[in-house]
Amino acid sequence: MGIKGRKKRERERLAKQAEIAEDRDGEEYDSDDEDAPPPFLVFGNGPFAPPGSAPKMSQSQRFRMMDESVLERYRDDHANRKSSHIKKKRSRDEDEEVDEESLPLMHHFHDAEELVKLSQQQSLAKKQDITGCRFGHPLLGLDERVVTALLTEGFSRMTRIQERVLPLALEGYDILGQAKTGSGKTLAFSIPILHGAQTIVPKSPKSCLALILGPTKELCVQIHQILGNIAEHLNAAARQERSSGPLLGVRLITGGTSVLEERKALQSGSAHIVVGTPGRITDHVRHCVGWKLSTLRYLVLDEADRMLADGFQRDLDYIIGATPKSRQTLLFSATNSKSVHELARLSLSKTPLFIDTKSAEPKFVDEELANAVAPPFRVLQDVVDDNEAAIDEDGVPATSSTNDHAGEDIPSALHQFCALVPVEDRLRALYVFVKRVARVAKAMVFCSTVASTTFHCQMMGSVGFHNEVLMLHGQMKHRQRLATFAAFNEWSTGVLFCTDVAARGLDIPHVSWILQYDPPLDPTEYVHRIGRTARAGNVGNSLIFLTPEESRFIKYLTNFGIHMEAYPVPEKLPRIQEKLEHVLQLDPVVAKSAVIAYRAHVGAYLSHILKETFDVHRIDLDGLAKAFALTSTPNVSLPKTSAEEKQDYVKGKIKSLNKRKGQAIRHYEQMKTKQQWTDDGSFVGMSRPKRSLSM
Ligand SMILES: Nc1ncnc2c1ncn2[C@@H]1O[C@H](COP(=O)(O)OP(=O)(O)OP(=O)(O)O)[C@@H](O)[C@H]1O
Repeated sequence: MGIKGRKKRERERLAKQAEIAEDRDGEEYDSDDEDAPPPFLVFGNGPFAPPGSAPKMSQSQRFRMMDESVLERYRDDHANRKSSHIKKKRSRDEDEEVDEESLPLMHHFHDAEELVKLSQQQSLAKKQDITGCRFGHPLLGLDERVVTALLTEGFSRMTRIQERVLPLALEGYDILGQAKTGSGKTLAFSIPILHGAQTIVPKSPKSCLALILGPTKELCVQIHQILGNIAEHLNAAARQERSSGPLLGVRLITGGTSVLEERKALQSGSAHIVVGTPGRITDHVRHCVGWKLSTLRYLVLDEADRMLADGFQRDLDYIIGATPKSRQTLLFSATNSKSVHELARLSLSKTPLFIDTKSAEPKFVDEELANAVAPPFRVLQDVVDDNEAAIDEDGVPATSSTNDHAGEDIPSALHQFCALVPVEDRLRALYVFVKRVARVAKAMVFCSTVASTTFHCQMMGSVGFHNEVLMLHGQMKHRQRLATFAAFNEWSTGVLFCTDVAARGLDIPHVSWILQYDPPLDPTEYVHRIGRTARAGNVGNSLIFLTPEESRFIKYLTNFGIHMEAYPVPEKLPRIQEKLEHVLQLDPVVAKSAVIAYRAHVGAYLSHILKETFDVHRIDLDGLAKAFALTSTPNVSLPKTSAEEKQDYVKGKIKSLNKRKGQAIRHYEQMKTKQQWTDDGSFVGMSRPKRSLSM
């Protein structure tokens, strides 16, 4: 197909998708939201190039166009099959329908009625959750302009963590804050900064007063957006009050954009609040002449443990070193881990307080540290020591019962399920999930690798969910990542395939399902992944797929207070394996992705920290190949088991002994003196061995 043909097809598809979008608007459970923007288009002209942009095709578009033509070929291919094939297919389709009708999965994937009930529950839960003081409470002493701006943004009352943090943060304490996912931590650290800015900016209009660090671009974009929106109201009010004077500037620094542009903005002094990722900020601290952190008043480290786990320790050390000791530091995370406490010890200076929503009152960080027995998160040395060393009688890695806090960080309106799916059925089970959820709800599917994310998104796109799936991972280009994130935010239904890059802090509206298709690395990551739903008092569901061989991970999570209901796995999944395999035959791009994802899956398994639970030697590799729609099992080199290693050692020893024995015999044969006798039997002497003979 030529480029013109593609463009024509693209235009047709655009029109079709616009129709679908209209239909979908009617189906939304939040249907009274008339202002809701139409769902983004995924492929072709999808989020990577919003509608109306230049027709130039990006690589991803081309790929998706190819997908479209692949689908067409796929359809033609099926249409041209002999009648017997068609009959067979029909009966198979009927089977499929019957199977799916009887799927218990359906019971959990909401239908329209359920969704109405759900939204009622949601508003009730929300009311119960946000019942704190008003932001305008006189005892809080929050700047009135900030209160008004918050009200304009729709925030009138505080959440529990805000109620606890704000009075102390406004007094200038250093704070280590911890609260459930989606409980409003972003405003808890943003409001003190906005309050302080009201007096600091007019006095020092050219200085940077706050630096907020987050682990991912998406999280920084989100924080920047929240602060930016409130700052806009503040600036509008300031313009009305006085005709001149400095306005509050909030600047995003995350890489992927022009360094020079960023430098100019920082040097101009108009960036009073800077939000960024540690890598890029370090770069500017080092090289941006004229931008100094010596005037900094507030330093915020959001999801600090993730920043440490991602290898930003040195950057963080450097940035903290460049800030003045007099700064106020606010450190936040949804999970309470040892690495956060370590960072707290290093970065918090002024009488640091530990504030969470469980304790009766704030504690001093040192006191909290003394009580904290580190859960085995992230710091690999600890993981090995704590997890693998302590195995209970069922062979499940155990934890100290005083430590297992992770479960307490889960919102109560979040329903957690676990499904045991045999390895060879995983892809079909995923298909069922996507089919049931993609057009009625919003879901995120977490995969452990970029390759797995890519393959599963491509595969689901190829089997009919072109308009319902998106992917997000760290190897995408900056622009693509941000566009995808923005698009999924806008969607009312659909599925986002993602890596753990989307696990932290992201506040994507209306996500009602989280599927952990690949297992998380540890309970912390589990909690953060599922925390993308049931936010701010809403209800949500999470589901994790495990194979029966991995089932003791459930018990392991139980040790951390994470309890899941068993998810009824359908006895018969739709018979679509052949259809899935056919996609690979027709589309070399997906076929290549499948092999890469298969190998990456084995690699992820190999590097999983719970080696006993995720034992690479227990994987049924042929079954796993089926889970990637592969008809033959790709080669992978696995490390040897200890038994195999022992066997190899013994074999090697025997081999080398035999070799040496052979050499000795040969040597003896060559060197031995031979007696020589005459025919009549008389001895005539000894022959000497020839020196030239080699041994
Ligand atoms: N006072 C409030 N009133 C109403 N809604 C609020 C309030 N504070 C926060 N929210 C809403 O709650 C949601 C979650 O907030 P936020 O993203 O800050 O949570 P979080 O605790 O940082 O989550 P995570 O741990 O996942 O990063 C957002 O949609 C936000 O708009």
